[in-house]
Amino acid sequence: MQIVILKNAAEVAAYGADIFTQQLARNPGSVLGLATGSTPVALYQELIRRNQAGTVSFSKAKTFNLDEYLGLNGEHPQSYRYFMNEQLFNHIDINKENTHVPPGDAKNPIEACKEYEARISAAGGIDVQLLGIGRNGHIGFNEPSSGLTSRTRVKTLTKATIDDNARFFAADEYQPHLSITMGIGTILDARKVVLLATGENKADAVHAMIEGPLTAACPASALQMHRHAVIVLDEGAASKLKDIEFYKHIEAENQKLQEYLASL
Ligand SMILES: N[C@@H]1[C@@H](O)[C@H](O)[C@@H](COP(=O)(O)O)O[C@@H]1O
Repeated sequence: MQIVILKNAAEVAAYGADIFTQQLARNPGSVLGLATGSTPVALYQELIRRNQAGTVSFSKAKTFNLDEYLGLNGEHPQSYRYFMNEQLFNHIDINKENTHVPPGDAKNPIEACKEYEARISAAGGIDVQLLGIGRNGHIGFNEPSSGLTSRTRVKTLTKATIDDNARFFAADEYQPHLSITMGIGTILDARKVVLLATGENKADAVHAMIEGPLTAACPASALQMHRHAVIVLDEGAASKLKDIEFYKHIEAENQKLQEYLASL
């Protein structure tokens, strides 16, 4: 795992935006894995700004989102399809037909999960997958106890996740308890994974993900098995890491190595 510790959420967003900008510069037809939640919003705003300034283009890109609430269609304001349109797709030069979010209104959700996997494969797999982390260590909607090699499937949400996400729903509004989510195995298949976490309320989950054992009790710990996982944290999210000075030292050495390689 590459662990990058930055001062604040704005720096985390800019760092994440740089990764996507560089990926699209290298390959304009990249397949991007995207995420919802409040954490990636600042990154999306930065990508919109860069797209409108002409420094990055999504015109040939394809996207696959991690997850969706089961029971909400894309017009529902709390659906993740709606979120992605509002927060990113409506403001950039992407062809909406190239954007994919699991269908929350699928008649047969089990078949829809298989189709989603098939679409990812047909696109050639995901080049860069963006992730947030839940306070209980979930990635996508892979809640604790999720199989570490799981594929896209229907998952039941924990009470903790339902409570955490209740802030997005009105008091009398129906809040789904089920989701369709890429599996942990699906996520691990991405060629690169970038997880962003900001704020002290993520510090326990971040500690478990990086310094705890590989365990289904903390689904994000599966990233310990990934060949190219970049964990981008602000000081708050990093505050419970035991070896924080070592991680900062490694990153400084890594920077020097990159500068040397660029000078060759
Ligand atoms: N399914 C999403 C996750 O993909 C996201 O990482 C998590 C954290 O969200 P936030 O960034 O708002 O803390 O929330 C939801 O449960």
